[in-house]
Amino acid sequence: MVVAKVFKFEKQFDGFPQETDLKLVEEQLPEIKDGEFLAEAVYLSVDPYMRAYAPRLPLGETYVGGQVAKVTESKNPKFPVGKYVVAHFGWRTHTISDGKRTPGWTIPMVLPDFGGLPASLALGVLGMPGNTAYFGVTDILQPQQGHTVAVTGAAGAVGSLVGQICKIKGCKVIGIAGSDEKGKWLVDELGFDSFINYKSDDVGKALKEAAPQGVDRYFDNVGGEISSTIINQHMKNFGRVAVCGCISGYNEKEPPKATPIQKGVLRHQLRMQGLHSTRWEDKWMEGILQNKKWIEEGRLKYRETVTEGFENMFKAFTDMLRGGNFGKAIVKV
Ligand SMILES: NC(=O)C1=CN([C@@H]2O[C@H](COP(=O)(O)OP(=O)(O)OC[C@H]3O[C@@H](n4cnc5c(N)ncnc54)[C@H](OP(=O)(O)O)[C@@H]3O)[C@@H](O)[C@H]2O)C=CC1
Ligand SMILES: C/C=C/C(C)=O
Repeated sequence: MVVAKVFKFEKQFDGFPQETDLKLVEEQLPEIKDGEFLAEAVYLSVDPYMRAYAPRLPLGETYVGGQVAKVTESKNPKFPVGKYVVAHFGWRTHTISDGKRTPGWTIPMVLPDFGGLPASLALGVLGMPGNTAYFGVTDILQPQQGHTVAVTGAAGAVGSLVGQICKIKGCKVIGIAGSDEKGKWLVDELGFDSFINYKSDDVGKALKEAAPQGVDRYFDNVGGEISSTIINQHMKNFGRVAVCGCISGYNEKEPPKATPIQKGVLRHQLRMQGLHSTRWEDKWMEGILQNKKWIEEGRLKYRETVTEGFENMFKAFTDMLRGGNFGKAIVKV
C-alpha cells in the first residue's frame, strides 16, 4: 500500500500565506487500474501563480503545482516504469494518473531527452517559466537589435531568462530586482548591462541614468507603481510592453493602488499585451529545444534555488514570494 503525503488547501489566504492555510495529510492510494500509472515526485515547483490563482482554487483539494515525478508502477504503455514525467499533480509525493489532463492545467508529459541536463529543469528553463520567457520575448515583446529593454522580476525564473534572451537578440538590457546581490549576478554572470534595486534605488531616476533615451521594450513581471513609473515616464514612442505578471499585488489584502498608466500608453502610443504561457501549448517543444540549444552553446545560463524536503514546500513557496530565490525556486523531495 502506497501512502502519499499531500498538502491540502485548508483556508483561503488572507494577505501573505500562513502555514495554517495549508494542511499536510497522508492518503492511502489504491492499486492502479488499467490505463493508470503511479508516479513518485522527485522535484516540485513553487511559483507565483500558486498565490495569484488562490482566490479561485477550491478549498479541501490538493494544492496546485507542477512536479517532475518518476513512474514507479504502470498499466499505461505511454508512461513506462522508470520514465520521468512533468505533470500538474499538485503538492503531493505520490500520484495515480491516467495520463489525461487535469482540467485547466497542462497534460502529463514524459520528459523529452535533455541530453544530460538535470530533469529538474523541466520546471524551469526547460519548462513553463522558460517558455514564458522564450515566447514572451519572441512573440510578444519582439525586441529588435539595438533596442533598450527593461525587465522587472529580473533575477527570477522568468525574468533572468527574458534578459538573457534579449541579450541574445542584440539588446541593451536593464534588470530591476530586489537586492544588490541579485544585481551582481545579473550583470557579472548573466551579462545584463545594468541593474536597479527597486528596494533601495529611486527607480525613475536610476532608469533615466541607465536609459537616457528611453526604453523600447518593457517585460513586466511585477505590475504596481514600478510599472506605472516605467510606462508613464520612460517608454519611447511606439514601444511595447509585455504584461506577464503582477506579483507586487498578489499578497495584498486590498486591490493594490498604482498611478494610472493610460496617459503613458496614449502619449507614447504603446502596444501593451498580456500573455499566458498556455497560449503556446501547440508549439511548446520549440521553446524547450531553443532554450536547451542556447544552454548547450553557453548563451543561456540558469540557476535553481533548491529547498530540500517535501515537508518544506510551504517554506520554499513563501521564501520565493519574499524574494529569497535566484532563478527558479524548486523543492527536492
Ligand atoms: N503569464 C504567465 O504565463 C506567467 C506569468 N508569471 C508571472 O511572472 C512573474 C515572475 O514569475 P517567476 O519568474 O516564476 O517568479 P520569480 O522566480 O521571479 O519569483 C518571484 C519574485 O518576485 C519578486 N517579488 C516579490 N514581491 C515583489 C514585489 N512586491 N515587487 C517586485 N518584485 C517582487 C521577488 O524577487 P525580488 O527579490 O526581485 O523582489 C521574487 O523572487 C510573476 O508575476 C508570475 O506571476 C510566471 C510564469 C508564467
Ligand atoms: C502560468 C502563470 C501565470 C501567472 C500569473 O503567474
